[in-house]
Amino acid sequence: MNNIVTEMSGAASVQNKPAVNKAPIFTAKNVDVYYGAKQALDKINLDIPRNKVTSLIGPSGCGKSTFLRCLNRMNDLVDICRVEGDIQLEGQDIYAPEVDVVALRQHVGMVFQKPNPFPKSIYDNIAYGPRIHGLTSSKSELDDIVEWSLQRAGLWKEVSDRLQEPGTGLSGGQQQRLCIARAIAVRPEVILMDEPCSALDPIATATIEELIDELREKFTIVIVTHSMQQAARVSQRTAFFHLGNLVETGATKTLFTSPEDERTQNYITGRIG
Ligand SMILES: Nc1ncnc2c1ncn2[C@@H]1O[C@H](COP(=O)(O)OP(=O)(O)OP(=O)(O)O)[C@@H](O)[C@H]1O
Repeated sequence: MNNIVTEMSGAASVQNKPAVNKAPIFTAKNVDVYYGAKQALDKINLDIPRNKVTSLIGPSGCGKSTFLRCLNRMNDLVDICRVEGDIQLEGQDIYAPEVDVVALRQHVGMVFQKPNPFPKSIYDNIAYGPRIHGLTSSKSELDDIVEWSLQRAGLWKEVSDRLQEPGTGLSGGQQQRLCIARAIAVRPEVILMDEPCSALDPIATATIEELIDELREKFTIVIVTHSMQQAARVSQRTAFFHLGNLVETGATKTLFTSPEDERTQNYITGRIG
């Protein structure tokens, strides 16, 4: 990986990725998170495998989003939030004081629950990140990134003839794909998705789920979802959280068919949550 301590070119990092690298992209060890005096996560140990989709599931308030937000230091934006323990991205401590958080968030992008396009044109929504990170040196390179990102997000055909129109004029599902295109435009290695389909109808949800499956060829995805069906459809690994604890993690199929812990069993059969 390019160094998150210094300036880097994300474009190279994806293209130069070795064909097979079995080491986890993220390792989290003994992660505790507090909001003021209240502890939200307790000694979380979780590896995130690369080029796979990992789902974080569990009842409301169990800490899924809190853990997700630890992975690109979004919790830094919450004054009362304190993160302890060790989280490494490609072997680098992302909480080390010398880490450039802007560079970290280029490597670890995020897609939110509600589509949140900038009040700008479709083109500028995508071009914004590459411009501020200095990833291109010419207009034609920027045009290529915009097209590549929209292609990968499965939106190009629908918007190629109206790139100068506002992103906010698209449908909800299209807006979410625009946000995914915006996230991948800066060539992150990891994309964090916090309930990306919860504001979408079933057809738009199915489109995003197909997209997630395609994206894992190039990116690692961590998704928080309330839907066990969605976790089963899109992810290869699943982690089950309960009351701030990571109860169980494993291959999605195994976790849903033969969970080891009674709390997981109760959750997947609808007895808790
Ligand atoms: N900004 C905040 N300030 C104070 N407490 C917070 C904050 N964000 C989350 N919490 C608390 O931390 C705990 C975990 O919340 P979190 O949002 O991570 O859970 P979650 O599993 O993602 O829930 P949900 O599925 O409802 O989104 C909850 O008790 C919540 O109230």
